[in-house]
Amino acid sequence: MDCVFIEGLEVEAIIGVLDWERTVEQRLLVDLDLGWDNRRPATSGALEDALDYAAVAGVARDCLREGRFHLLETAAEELASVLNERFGVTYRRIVLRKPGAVPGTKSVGVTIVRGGEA
Ligand SMILES: Nc1nc2c(c(=O)[nH]1)N=C([C@H](O)[C@@H](O)CO)CN2
Repeated sequence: MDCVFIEGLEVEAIIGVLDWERTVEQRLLVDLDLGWDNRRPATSGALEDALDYAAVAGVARDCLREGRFHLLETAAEELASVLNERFGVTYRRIVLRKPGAVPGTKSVGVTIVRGGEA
């Protein structure tokens, strides 16, 4: 299966379950692997046939900022739904990292995989 990917998208968002986390934006790092048949855009050379990673990055950022989610799990599920609705992507591997959330770690977070092959 072909994919279009985004690695290390930085998003500042309200995210977390603790009281202080509802008042201060924190940094999320987002990795996306999105199933897409890249043969058509390869042949046509047309961006319209491609999964535009710039457009995906914008939608992902808006989703995570506007959601003001409590759990990373909720954020990841909502992002998976939005990416399916907006771009018709079926296979979605989403990694959300919250750097520095737990002392002594580089980052913590969740991974979800939804859908089958493109
Ligand atoms: N599996 C999860 N565990 C925790 C989350 C989360 O979103 N998913 N969130 C928190 C707090 O918000 C954390 O960032 C600070 O302690 C704790 N555990």
